[in-house]
Amino acid sequence: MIEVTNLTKRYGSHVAVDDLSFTVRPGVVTGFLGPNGAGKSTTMRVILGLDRPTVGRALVNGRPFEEHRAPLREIGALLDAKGTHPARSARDHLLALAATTGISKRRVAEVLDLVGLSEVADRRSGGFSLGMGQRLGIASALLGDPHTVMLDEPVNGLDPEGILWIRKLLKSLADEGRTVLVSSHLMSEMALTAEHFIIVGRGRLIADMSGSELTAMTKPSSVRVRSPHAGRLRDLLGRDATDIVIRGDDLFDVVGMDADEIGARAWSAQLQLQELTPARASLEDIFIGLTEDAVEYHGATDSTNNTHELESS
Ligand SMILES: Nc1ncnc2c1ncn2[C@@H]1O[C@H](COP(=O)(O)OP(=O)(O)OP(=O)(O)O)[C@@H](O)[C@H]1O
Repeated sequence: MIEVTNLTKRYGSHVAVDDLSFTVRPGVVTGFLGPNGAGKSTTMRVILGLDRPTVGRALVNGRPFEEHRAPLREIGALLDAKGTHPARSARDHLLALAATTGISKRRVAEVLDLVGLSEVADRRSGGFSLGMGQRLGIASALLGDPHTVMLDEPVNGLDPEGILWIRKLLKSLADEGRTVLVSSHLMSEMALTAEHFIIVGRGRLIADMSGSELTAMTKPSSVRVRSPHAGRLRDLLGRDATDIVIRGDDLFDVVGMDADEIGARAWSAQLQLQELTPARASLEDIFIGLTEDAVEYHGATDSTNNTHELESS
């Protein structure tokens, strides 16, 4: 379990984390979400005792990180995948880490196997691809068989196979009853990976809820209608629908009437339909809506295209 209470972190006059409180519970993958610069890494560094809070505190399994006698057995973390010595092999890197914390050589072989690096374990890690580096970072995090696992942007730069692998690994760790906190600014990826979400923007808490609670927050869904008789259909439906939004000559969205009802009315009026599609806000749309005002730097893309990433500068 991770408990963050009234955490504030200032760098000079800049407030990176602003009175943030949340609890990460075992058994589910918790996504830590927010645009670039929202304060996720800073919060994670405080949790790991790498940064001191200005105000507030962070506890790992009931205690500050530095008060644990064997911290690697409490929490395993991946903050910077490039944190290994490039001349060292993956195996030597893990053996050195294991030696300083009383972890067996057998466990090193186990985690190499778990992350799929056994075959390249004796190569210099400096020659590793980004994905292999991420796997090694995750192996280091899991070395102490910790009850709590915290990964900062683990899917950054990974190919689809690597992303799928991390997604499955996180789910299996949570299914074993571990506490799993994973940060990302890739909203679409988190929607697929996590069940619970802590969303931050400009250092502040925006939401702390499950995926279903987030979905329940959405506005009434609309139904997209395409018809060669769009004008007549709009007149017909407009009397009872909450709203009708024209999208094109033959295309419009209906709010406040479900697809069955629209279909039935079009049928009785003998008006042909070419499309009838209920639209529901995706988790990704909800994330983007919630964090819109907290994005420090907007890129040239907008949230209506398929760029599933909040842009920074
Ligand atoms: N050591 C530091 N000194 C000064 N400012 C910092 C420092 N570390 C972080 N910041 C600032 O604090 C804010 C939060 O940064 P942080 O890296 O925690 O955000 P993040 O949510 O992890 O972003 P990203 O997704 O880009 O990693 C940013 O505005 C950042 O510029």
